[in-house]
Amino acid sequence: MGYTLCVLGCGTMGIAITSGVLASLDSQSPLHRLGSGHPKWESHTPGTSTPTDVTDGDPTLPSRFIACVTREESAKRLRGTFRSLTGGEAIEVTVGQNIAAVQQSDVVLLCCKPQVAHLILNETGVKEALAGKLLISILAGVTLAQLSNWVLPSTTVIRAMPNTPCRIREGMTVVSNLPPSDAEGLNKEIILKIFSSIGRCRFLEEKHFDACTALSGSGPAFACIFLEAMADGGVMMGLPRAEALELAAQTLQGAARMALQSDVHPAQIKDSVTTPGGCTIAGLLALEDGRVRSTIARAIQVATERASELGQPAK
Ligand SMILES: NC(=O)C1=CN([C@@H]2O[C@H](COP(=O)(O)OP(=O)(O)OC[C@H]3O[C@@H](n4cnc5c(N)ncnc54)[C@H](OP(=O)(O)O)[C@@H]3O)[C@@H](O)[C@H]2O)C=CC1
Ligand SMILES: O=C(O)[C@@H]1CCC=N1
Repeated sequence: MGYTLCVLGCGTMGIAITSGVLASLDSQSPLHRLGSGHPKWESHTPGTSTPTDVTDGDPTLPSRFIACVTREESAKRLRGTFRSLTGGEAIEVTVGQNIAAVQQSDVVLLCCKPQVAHLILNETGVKEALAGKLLISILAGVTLAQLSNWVLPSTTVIRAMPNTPCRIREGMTVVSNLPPSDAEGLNKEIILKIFSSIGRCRFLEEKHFDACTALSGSGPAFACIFLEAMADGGVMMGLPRAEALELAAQTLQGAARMALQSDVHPAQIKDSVTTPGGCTIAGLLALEDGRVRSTIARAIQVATERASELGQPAK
Protein backbone atom coordinates (compact mmCIF):
# COMPACT_ATOMS: atom_id res chain seq x y z
CA MET A 1 0.00 0.00 0.00
CA GLY A 2 1.31 3.47 -0.86
CA TYR A 3 0.83 6.59 1.21
CA THR A 4 -1.79 9.35 1.39
CA LEU A 5 -0.80 12.68 -0.17
CA CYS A 6 -2.57 15.85 0.94
CA VAL A 7 -2.40 18.90 -1.33
CA LEU A 8 -2.96 21.77 1.08
CA GLY A 9 -4.17 24.54 -1.26
CA CYS A 10 -4.98 22.93 -4.59
CA GLY A 11 -4.96 25.68 -7.23
CA THR A 12 -2.86 26.07 -10.39
CA MET A 13 0.23 24.31 -9.03
CA GLY A 14 -1.60 21.76 -6.90
CA ILE A 15 -3.50 20.69 -10.01
CA ALA A 16 -0.33 20.71 -12.15
CA ILE A 17 1.58 18.47 -9.75
CA THR A 18 -1.31 16.12 -8.95
CA SER A 19 -2.27 15.74 -12.62
CA GLY A 20 1.34 14.91 -13.53
CA VAL A 21 1.67 12.37 -10.71
CA LEU A 22 -1.67 10.74 -11.59
CA ALA A 23 -0.65 10.52 -15.25
CA SER A 24 2.66 8.92 -14.30
CA LEU A 25 0.91 6.37 -12.06
CA ASP A 26 -1.55 5.64 -14.82
CA SER A 27 1.25 5.11 -17.34
CA GLN A 28 2.96 2.67 -14.96
CA SER A 29 -0.18 0.60 -14.66
CA PRO A 30 -3.53 1.14 -16.31
CA LEU A 31 -4.96 -0.74 -13.37
CA HIS A 32 -4.13 2.12 -11.04
CA ARG A 33 -6.98 3.37 -8.96
CA LEU A 34 -8.18 6.37 -10.95
CA GLY A 35 -11.73 6.33 -9.75
CA SER A 36 -14.60 3.98 -10.25
CA GLY A 37 -15.54 5.24 -13.69
CA HIS A 38 -12.08 5.16 -15.20
CA PRO A 39 -12.42 3.74 -18.70
CA LYS A 40 -9.05 1.99 -18.75
CA TRP A 41 -9.79 0.37 -15.44
CA GLU A 42 -13.12 -0.95 -16.69
CA SER A 43 -11.68 -2.25 -19.92
CA HIS A 44 -8.91 -4.17 -18.16
CA THR A 45 -10.91 -5.73 -15.35
CA PRO A 46 -14.51 -6.05 -16.27
CA GLY A 47 -16.82 -6.67 -13.40
CA THR A 48 -14.25 -5.99 -10.70
CA SER A 49 -15.23 -3.40 -8.15
CA THR A 50 -12.00 -3.10 -6.14
CA PRO A 51 -9.22 -1.70 -8.31
CA THR A 52 -5.69 -3.00 -7.87
CA ASP A 53 -3.34 -0.46 -6.35
CA VAL A 54 -0.41 0.32 -8.65
CA THR A 55 1.73 1.11 -5.62
CA ASP A 56 1.71 -2.62 -4.96
CA GLY A 57 3.29 -2.19 -1.56
CA ASP A 58 5.66 0.54 -2.75
CA PRO A 59 5.81 3.04 0.15
CA THR A 60 7.31 5.73 -2.09
CA LEU A 61 4.20 6.06 -4.28
CA PRO A 62 0.99 7.87 -3.33
CA SER A 63 -2.12 5.69 -3.42
CA ARG A 64 -4.65 8.21 -2.09
CA PHE A 65 -4.94 11.95 -2.82
CA ILE A 66 -6.77 14.60 -0.80
CA ALA A 67 -7.03 18.17 -2.12
CA CYS A 68 -7.91 21.09 0.20
CA VAL A 69 -9.50 24.38 -0.82
CA THR A 70 -11.60 27.03 0.93
CA ARG A 71 -14.37 27.75 -1.57
CA GLU A 72 -17.12 25.45 -2.76
CA GLU A 73 -16.76 26.82 -6.30
CA SER A 74 -13.04 25.90 -6.32
CA ALA A 75 -13.96 22.38 -5.16
CA LYS A 76 -16.53 22.03 -7.91
CA ARG A 77 -14.05 23.19 -10.53
CA LEU A 78 -11.37 20.83 -9.17
CA ARG A 79 -13.68 17.82 -9.21
CA GLY A 80 -14.57 18.63 -12.82
CA THR A 81 -10.88 19.02 -13.76
CA PHE A 82 -9.84 15.72 -12.24
CA ARG A 83 -12.90 13.93 -13.59
CA SER A 84 -12.06 15.03 -17.12
CA LEU A 85 -8.40 14.08 -16.64
CA THR A 86 -8.92 10.64 -15.14
CA GLY A 87 -12.46 9.70 -15.97
CA GLY A 88 -13.17 9.05 -12.30
CA GLU A 89 -12.97 10.37 -8.75
CA ALA A 90 -9.21 9.95 -8.35
CA ILE A 91 -8.94 12.75 -5.79
CA GLU A 92 -10.95 13.52 -2.69
CA VAL A 93 -11.63 17.27 -2.69
CA THR A 94 -12.39 18.88 0.67
CA VAL A 95 -13.54 22.39 1.58
CA GLY A 96 -12.46 23.92 4.92
CA GLN A 97 -11.28 20.52 6.22
CA ASN A 98 -7.54 21.11 6.45
CA ILE A 99 -7.01 19.45 9.83
CA ALA A 100 -8.92 16.27 9.00
CA ALA A 101 -7.13 16.06 5.64
CA VAL A 102 -3.69 16.46 7.20
CA GLN A 103 -4.57 13.95 9.94
CA GLN A 104 -5.42 11.33 7.32
CA SER A 105 -2.24 11.97 5.28
CA ASP A 106 1.36 10.84 5.44
CA VAL A 107 2.86 13.52 3.17
CA VAL A 108 1.60 17.10 2.84
CA LEU A 109 2.28 19.27 -0.19
CA LEU A 110 1.78 22.91 0.78
CA CYS A 111 0.60 24.74 -2.36
CA CYS A 112 -1.18 27.83 -1.03
CA LYS A 113 -0.12 31.44 -1.70
CA PRO A 114 2.92 32.50 0.36
CA GLN A 115 0.98 35.06 2.41
CA VAL A 116 -1.54 32.51 3.76
CA ALA A 117 0.93 29.80 4.82
CA HIS A 118 1.30 31.11 8.36
CA LEU A 119 -2.47 31.27 8.79
CA ILE A 120 -2.96 27.71 7.53
CA LEU A 121 -0.16 26.16 9.59
CA ASN A 122 -1.24 28.05 12.72
CA GLU A 123 -4.83 26.88 12.63
CA THR A 124 -5.46 24.99 15.89
CA GLY A 125 -4.64 21.30 15.42
CA VAL A 126 -2.65 21.55 12.18
CA LYS A 127 0.76 21.44 13.92
CA GLU A 128 -0.24 18.29 15.79
CA ALA A 129 -1.70 16.71 12.66
CA LEU A 130 1.65 17.30 10.92
CA ALA A 131 3.75 15.74 13.69
CA GLY A 132 6.18 13.13 12.39
CA LYS A 133 5.17 13.76 8.76
CA LEU A 134 6.86 15.12 5.64
CA LEU A 135 5.83 18.68 4.69
CA ILE A 136 6.87 19.80 1.21
CA SER A 137 6.38 23.52 0.58
CA ILE A 138 6.37 24.88 -2.98
CA LEU A 139 5.88 28.46 -1.77
CA ALA A 140 7.98 31.22 -3.29
CA GLY A 141 9.92 33.25 -0.76
CA VAL A 142 8.85 31.45 2.43
CA THR A 143 12.02 30.07 3.98
CA LEU A 144 12.76 26.77 5.70
CA ALA A 145 13.48 28.73 8.88
CA GLN A 146 9.99 30.30 8.78
CA LEU A 147 8.26 27.00 8.00
CA SER A 148 10.17 25.11 10.69
CA ASN A 149 9.08 27.72 13.23
CA TRP A 150 5.44 27.10 12.36
CA VAL A 151 5.53 23.29 12.84
CA LEU A 152 6.66 20.88 15.57
CA PRO A 153 10.29 19.65 15.51
CA SER A 154 9.16 16.14 14.52
CA THR A 155 7.87 17.41 11.15
CA THR A 156 10.38 17.13 8.32
CA VAL A 157 10.17 20.31 6.24
CA ILE A 158 11.59 20.67 2.76
CA ARG A 159 11.11 23.21 -0.03
CA ALA A 160 10.50 22.43 -3.67
CA MET A 161 10.23 24.87 -6.55
CA PRO A 162 8.34 23.27 -9.45
CA ASN A 163 6.78 24.94 -12.49
CA THR A 164 3.54 24.70 -14.48
CA PRO A 165 4.87 22.24 -17.12
CA CYS A 166 4.71 19.62 -14.32
CA ARG A 167 1.13 19.29 -15.51
CA ILE A 168 2.32 17.65 -18.74
CA ARG A 169 5.24 15.90 -17.00
CA GLU A 170 7.78 18.32 -18.51
CA GLY A 171 8.40 20.21 -15.29
CA MET A 172 11.60 21.45 -13.67
CA THR A 173 11.67 21.11 -9.91
CA VAL A 174 14.43 22.17 -7.56
CA VAL A 175 14.32 20.58 -4.10
CA SER A 176 16.14 21.89 -1.03
CA ASN A 177 18.81 19.60 0.39
CA LEU A 178 17.40 17.22 2.98
CA PRO A 179 18.55 17.29 6.59
CA PRO A 180 21.48 14.81 7.07
CA SER A 181 19.21 12.45 9.04
CA ASP A 182 16.96 12.08 5.98
CA ALA A 183 19.63 12.32 3.29
CA GLU A 184 19.20 8.74 2.03
CA GLY A 185 15.93 7.69 3.67
CA LEU A 186 12.33 7.13 2.63
CA ASN A 187 11.56 10.87 2.46
CA LYS A 188 14.21 11.36 -0.23
CA GLU A 189 12.75 8.46 -2.22
CA ILE A 190 9.23 9.90 -1.89
CA ILE A 191 10.35 13.36 -3.05
CA LEU A 192 12.29 11.94 -5.99
CA LYS A 193 9.35 9.74 -7.01
CA ILE A 194 6.94 12.69 -7.00
CA PHE A 195 9.05 15.24 -8.82
CA SER A 196 11.01 13.05 -11.22
CA SER A 197 7.75 11.48 -12.37
CA ILE A 198 6.60 14.92 -13.58
CA GLY A 199 9.78 16.22 -15.20
CA ARG A 200 13.35 16.90 -14.16
CA CYS A 201 14.25 17.20 -10.51
CA ARG A 202 17.46 18.27 -8.79
CA PHE A 203 18.56 19.10 -5.27
CA LEU A 204 20.12 22.49 -4.50
CA GLU A 205 20.95 24.50 -1.40
CA GLU A 206 18.14 26.70 -0.15
CA LYS A 207 20.22 29.86 -0.72
CA HIS A 208 19.59 29.42 -4.46
CA PHE A 209 15.80 29.16 -4.16
CA ASP A 210 14.88 32.75 -5.04
CA ALA A 211 16.95 32.52 -8.23
CA CYS A 212 15.36 29.15 -9.09
CA THR A 213 11.92 30.62 -8.41
CA ALA A 214 12.66 33.35 -10.96
CA LEU A 215 14.41 31.16 -13.55
CA SER A 216 12.36 27.97 -13.67
CA GLY A 217 9.33 28.85 -11.50
CA SER A 218 8.47 32.05 -13.40
CA GLY A 219 10.36 30.91 -16.51
CA PRO A 220 7.36 29.51 -18.44
CA ALA A 221 5.89 33.03 -18.46
CA PHE A 222 9.13 34.57 -19.75
CA ALA A 223 9.51 31.86 -22.38
CA CYS A 224 5.95 32.46 -23.57
CA ILE A 225 6.67 36.16 -24.11
CA PHE A 226 9.51 35.15 -26.43
CA LEU A 227 7.29 32.54 -28.08
CA GLU A 228 4.48 35.04 -28.65
CA ALA A 229 6.88 37.63 -30.02
CA MET A 230 8.38 35.13 -32.49
CA ALA A 231 4.89 34.21 -33.65
CA ASP A 232 3.97 37.90 -33.97
CA GLY A 233 6.97 38.36 -36.25
CA GLY A 234 5.75 35.49 -38.40
CA VAL A 235 2.25 36.99 -38.52
CA MET A 236 3.77 40.35 -39.48
CA MET A 237 5.37 38.59 -42.43
CA GLY A 238 2.09 36.99 -43.49
CA LEU A 239 1.99 33.61 -41.70
CA PRO A 240 -1.37 32.52 -40.33
CA ARG A 241 -1.45 32.88 -36.50
CA ALA A 242 -1.93 29.18 -35.67
CA GLU A 243 0.94 28.05 -37.88
CA ALA A 244 3.18 30.85 -36.59
CA LEU A 245 2.55 29.68 -33.00
CA GLU A 246 3.22 26.05 -33.92
CA LEU A 247 6.50 26.95 -35.66
CA ALA A 248 7.62 29.12 -32.74
CA ALA A 249 6.71 26.57 -30.03
CA GLN A 250 8.22 23.54 -31.75
CA THR A 251 11.38 25.54 -32.59
CA LEU A 252 11.85 26.60 -28.96
CA GLN A 253 11.20 23.04 -27.81
CA GLY A 254 13.68 21.64 -30.35
CA ALA A 255 16.40 24.12 -29.42
CA ALA A 256 15.85 23.49 -25.69
CA ARG A 257 15.99 19.72 -26.18
CA MET A 258 19.25 20.03 -28.15
CA ALA A 259 20.74 22.07 -25.30
CA LEU A 260 19.59 19.49 -22.73
CA GLN A 261 20.51 16.37 -24.66
CA SER A 262 24.00 17.22 -25.80
CA ASP A 263 27.05 18.68 -24.17
CA VAL A 264 27.17 21.55 -26.64
CA HIS A 265 27.00 25.13 -25.44
CA PRO A 266 23.95 27.14 -26.65
CA ALA A 267 26.40 29.40 -28.51
CA GLN A 268 27.47 26.42 -30.62
CA ILE A 269 23.85 25.63 -31.47
CA LYS A 270 23.39 29.28 -32.45
CA ASP A 271 26.61 29.33 -34.51
CA SER A 272 25.60 26.18 -36.39
CA VAL A 273 22.47 28.01 -37.64
CA THR A 274 24.31 31.18 -38.57
CA THR A 275 25.52 31.21 -42.19
CA PRO A 276 28.05 33.96 -42.92
CA GLY A 277 26.21 36.82 -44.56
CA GLY A 278 22.92 34.94 -44.10
CA CYS A 279 19.55 35.76 -42.62
CA THR A 280 20.20 34.39 -39.10
CA ILE A 281 23.04 36.84 -38.41
CA ALA A 282 20.82 39.65 -39.68
CA GLY A 283 18.16 38.69 -37.14
CA LEU A 284 20.68 38.13 -34.34
CA LEU A 285 22.10 41.64 -34.76
CA ALA A 286 18.58 43.10 -34.55
CA LEU A 287 18.08 41.17 -31.27
CA GLU A 288 21.39 42.44 -29.88
CA ASP A 289 20.46 46.02 -30.87
CA GLY A 290 17.39 45.55 -28.65
CA ARG A 291 19.67 44.48 -25.75
CA VAL A 292 17.79 41.20 -25.62
CA ARG A 293 20.37 39.37 -23.47
CA SER A 294 20.64 41.95 -20.70
CA THR A 295 16.87 42.50 -20.77
CA ILE A 296 16.21 38.78 -20.21
CA ALA A 297 18.97 38.41 -17.62
CA ARG A 298 17.71 41.50 -15.75
CA ALA A 299 14.20 40.02 -15.74
CA ILE A 300 15.59 37.02 -13.83
CA GLN A 301 17.48 39.37 -11.49
CA VAL A 302 14.38 41.47 -10.71
CA ALA A 303 12.15 38.40 -10.32
CA THR A 304 14.70 36.88 -7.91
CA GLU A 305 14.70 40.04 -5.82
CA ARG A 306 10.90 40.06 -5.75
CA ALA A 307 10.77 36.33 -4.86
CA SER A 308 12.85 37.04 -1.75
CA GLU A 309 10.15 39.46 -0.53
CA LEU A 310 7.22 37.04 -0.91
CA GLY A 311 5.79 35.64 2.31
CA GLN A 312 7.86 38.10 4.36
CA PRO A 313 6.38 40.64 6.79
CA ALA A 314 5.66 43.99 5.10
CA LYS A 315 8.42 46.55 5.69
N1 LIG B 1 1.85 29.49 -10.37
C1 LIG B 1 3.09 29.08 -10.61
O1 LIG B 1 3.53 28.98 -11.76
C2 LIG B 1 3.99 28.69 -9.47
C3 LIG B 1 3.62 28.92 -8.15
N2 LIG B 1 4.44 28.54 -7.12
C4 LIG B 1 3.99 28.72 -5.74
O2 LIG B 1 2.88 27.86 -5.59
C5 LIG B 1 1.97 28.40 -4.66
C6 LIG B 1 0.57 28.30 -5.22
O3 LIG B 1 0.47 29.08 -6.40
P1 LIG B 1 -0.77 28.89 -7.38
O4 LIG B 1 -1.07 27.45 -7.52
O5 LIG B 1 -0.45 29.71 -8.56
O6 LIG B 1 -1.94 29.59 -6.51
P2 LIG B 1 -3.51 29.42 -6.62
O7 LIG B 1 -4.11 30.68 -6.12
O8 LIG B 1 -3.89 28.93 -7.97
O9 LIG B 1 -3.85 28.25 -5.58
C7 LIG B 1 -3.90 28.46 -4.21
C8 LIG B 1 -4.86 27.45 -3.62
O10 LIG B 1 -4.85 27.59 -2.21
C9 LIG B 1 -6.18 27.42 -1.73
N3 LIG B 1 -6.29 28.02 -0.41
C10 LIG B 1 -6.28 29.33 -0.07
N4 LIG B 1 -6.43 29.48 1.27
C11 LIG B 1 -6.52 28.21 1.78
C12 LIG B 1 -6.71 27.69 3.09
N5 LIG B 1 -6.81 28.48 4.16
N6 LIG B 1 -6.77 26.36 3.24
C13 LIG B 1 -6.68 25.52 2.17
N7 LIG B 1 -6.51 25.97 0.91
C14 LIG B 1 -6.43 27.28 0.72
C15 LIG B 1 -7.02 28.09 -2.78
O11 LIG B 1 -8.36 27.60 -2.72
P3 LIG B 1 -9.60 28.61 -2.81
O12 LIG B 1 -9.49 29.22 -4.16
O13 LIG B 1 -10.81 27.75 -2.63
O14 LIG B 1 -9.41 29.60 -1.69
C16 LIG B 1 -6.32 27.66 -4.06
O15 LIG B 1 -6.81 26.42 -4.49
C17 LIG B 1 2.42 29.81 -4.35
O16 LIG B 1 2.95 29.83 -3.06
C18 LIG B 1 3.49 30.11 -5.40
O17 LIG B 1 4.51 30.91 -4.85
C19 LIG B 1 5.62 27.88 -7.35
C20 LIG B 1 6.03 27.63 -8.62
C21 LIG B 1 5.28 28.04 -9.79
O1 LIG C 1 4.77 34.68 -9.63
C1 LIG C 1 4.84 34.03 -8.59
O2 LIG C 1 4.91 34.58 -7.49
C2 LIG C 1 4.88 32.53 -8.65
C3 LIG C 1 6.17 31.95 -8.13
C4 LIG C 1 6.84 31.32 -9.30
C5 LIG C 1 5.88 31.42 -10.37
N1 LIG C 1 4.81 32.06 -10.00
